[in-house]
Amino acid sequence: MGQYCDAATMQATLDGNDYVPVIDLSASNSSDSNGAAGVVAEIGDACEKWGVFQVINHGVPLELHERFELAMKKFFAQPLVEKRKMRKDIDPLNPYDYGYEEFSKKVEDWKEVFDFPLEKEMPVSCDTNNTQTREAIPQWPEYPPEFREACEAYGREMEKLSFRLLELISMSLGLPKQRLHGFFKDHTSMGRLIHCPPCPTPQLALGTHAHTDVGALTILSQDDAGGLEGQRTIDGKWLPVQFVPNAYVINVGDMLEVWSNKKYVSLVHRAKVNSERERFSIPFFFNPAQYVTMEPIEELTNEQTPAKYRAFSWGKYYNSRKYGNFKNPDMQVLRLKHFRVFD
Ligand SMILES: O=C(O)CCC(=O)C(=O)O
Ligand SMILES: [Fe+2]
Repeated sequence: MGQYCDAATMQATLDGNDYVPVIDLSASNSSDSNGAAGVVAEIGDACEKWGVFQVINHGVPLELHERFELAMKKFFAQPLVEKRKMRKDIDPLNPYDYGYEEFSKKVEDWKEVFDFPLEKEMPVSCDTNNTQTREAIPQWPEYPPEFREACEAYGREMEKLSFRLLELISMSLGLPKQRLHGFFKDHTSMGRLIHCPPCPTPQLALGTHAHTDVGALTILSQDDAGGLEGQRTIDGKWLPVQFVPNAYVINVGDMLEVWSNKKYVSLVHRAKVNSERERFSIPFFFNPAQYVTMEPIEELTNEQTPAKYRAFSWGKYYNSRKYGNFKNPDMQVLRLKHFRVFD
């Protein structure tokens, strides 16, 4: 994940209160229950006030991460003609290949992406009302030869870390450790490799336009080119997510907002580009099973705090966000506000 560079040094001039919280996960493993309780409290605080935090000592082996990053860079360094062989729009139902991804924001981002699956099932249709699934048949590039294995190994580490974070987050909401696990039995998670080439007019473009992530949480690895920014929950202030070596950035996603009955709010975030250098970013989206019905967790609602969302289908929500893009302008893109209960 590289060393500090100018972008990070610039970020270091931020007011200390504007640093995205960095949480050391090693204490959550310890037999010392005070250590674990401390981590749970830090995570709860960060989810509530920020919607984003970074984790260090997360248990993902550094060599595995570095091997994966190298394979990604080799893939993106190929001529466009090679990468285009993997294009998404050859098969609109195959969500796991090379393309440029705007993910329902209906604008183009300054980037190229490669999506890789962890999910075993995928939608059978672009029709939002059809939430049936079929077995996912991912496409993998031939070059570099280690690419597939590196992505799969990384995906498995991300899955492990996601479940660990899910437990800590459940506890931070006062729920049993495994209360949210059932929603992820056949989870539809995926990884995304992002490459933003240097941009001649960075003031006119974004690597990723402002959006929230649809799933439960996102684990993102950014490089030292920086550029990632989040809108802090507590005051709506846009802040850079400072680069921390060997850390992962964790975003609260839409589904956590619903389950927590809006105690935690999905993070609005974006990424800037710059004219001097390329940037790489690797989000991993931890998504529930396609058939899950989304609604606030019963134990977190009562007469004083009634449910803030009506029940809806995750599969339908996901399909609309995945396929309601700028090539499908007539397709309705579902947002959380469509399910909000206003009093
Ligand atoms: O470009 C980035 O670093 C942000 C990526 C992102 O937020 C996403 O793909 O959902
Ligand atoms: Fe995102």
